[in-house]
Amino acid sequence: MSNRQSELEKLGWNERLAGLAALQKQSIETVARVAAVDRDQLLLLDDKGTFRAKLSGSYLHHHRRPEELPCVGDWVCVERGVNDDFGLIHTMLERRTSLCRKAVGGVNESQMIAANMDFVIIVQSCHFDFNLKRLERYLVMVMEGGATPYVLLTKTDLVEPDVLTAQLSQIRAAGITAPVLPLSNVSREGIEELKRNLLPGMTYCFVGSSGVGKSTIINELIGRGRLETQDVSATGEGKHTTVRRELIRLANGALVIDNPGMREFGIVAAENGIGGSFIDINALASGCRYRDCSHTSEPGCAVLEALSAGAIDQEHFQNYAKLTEEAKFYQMSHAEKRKKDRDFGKFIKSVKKDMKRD
Ligand SMILES: Nc1nc2c(ncn2[C@@H]2O[C@H](COP(=O)(O)OP(=O)(O)OP(=O)(O)O)[C@@H](O)[C@H]2O)c(=O)[nH]1
Ligand SMILES: [Zn+2]
Repeated sequence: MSNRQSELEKLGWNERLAGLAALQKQSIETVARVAAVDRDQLLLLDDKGTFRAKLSGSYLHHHRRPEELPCVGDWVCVERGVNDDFGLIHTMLERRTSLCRKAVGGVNESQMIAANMDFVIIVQSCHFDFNLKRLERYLVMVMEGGATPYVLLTKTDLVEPDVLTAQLSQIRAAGITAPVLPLSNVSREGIEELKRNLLPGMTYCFVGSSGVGKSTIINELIGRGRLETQDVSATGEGKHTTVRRELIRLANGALVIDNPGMREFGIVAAENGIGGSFIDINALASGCRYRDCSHTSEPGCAVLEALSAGAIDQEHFQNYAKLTEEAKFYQMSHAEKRKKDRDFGKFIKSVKKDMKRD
């Protein structure tokens, strides 16, 4: 095994990616992982460290949808000039997993947040922030993107033990089977267990509301004072802007994606992801008379029967119904969404005309 290969494996490189690169006729010499993105500038990471790159004109020409652009965690094939400071990205290797959100301000477009993570660590504080519905939404989003969810309930030092116990039983009662770890940065409950659970070569992405303690946890994992989060600063006459690295390798070899832009995190749900956190409802659904039962009014619907018998929780079911609706919307093609917008535009125009006539 070449030295470069073993070094890349420490960044998450594997046989699947090697196969994809080979299919594109790209040598291992060209591959690198995206450590951060800052507008049109990408910070890449390979066995020799970080370097800057841009997308080639041809790549931009052929990939116009936002989700086709590389994000932190992606693997790309890049051409590096001899003394040229920017690498040129020609190819992005297909993602195994991803995490996306609604674009800020955009209605239909989704935006990639991170790619190729093995686990997404959903962080909620058990003090004020705890919200079962939001947790379910995060779980749906994570599973839709193909990664494995892991839940942290932080700030356990601020609540009485019975509050935490009640939250944990609410989580289980909702059919959520993901691991849940109570943690406190103050009492240090759960910190060592979290560290033990982070495996070398695996990529972890942290998500959660602002203020729940993500940065504190990540700083703890990095170990304060280490240089790993150091910015790659400007060189020469300030030709480059500073790009803060978001993909960090911990001392134990685990890779962590720390996302600064999580504040406007929207939830993009899709049907595939629903299975995981609504196992109970899905299991019942297999007993419905019709295979495509929508569990709204059909005869022989096992889900509605369970609901009226009180075997499933009303609120849990409503959550399921809402997410299924959202999933349908996000699965509509772009054209369908455009048509919907156009029809709405026409409708507005006709209403205006009618108003003038009166
Ligand atoms: N009591 C208590 N406070 C905590 C704990 N963890 C973090 N905090 C405090 O909560 C505040 C927010 O913590 P951060 O780590 O900045 O939270 P964050 O999730 O990174 O927030 P953003 O950076 O805004 O996304 C800080 O004042 C921390 O000191 C904890 O376990 N217990
Ligand atoms: Zn049904």
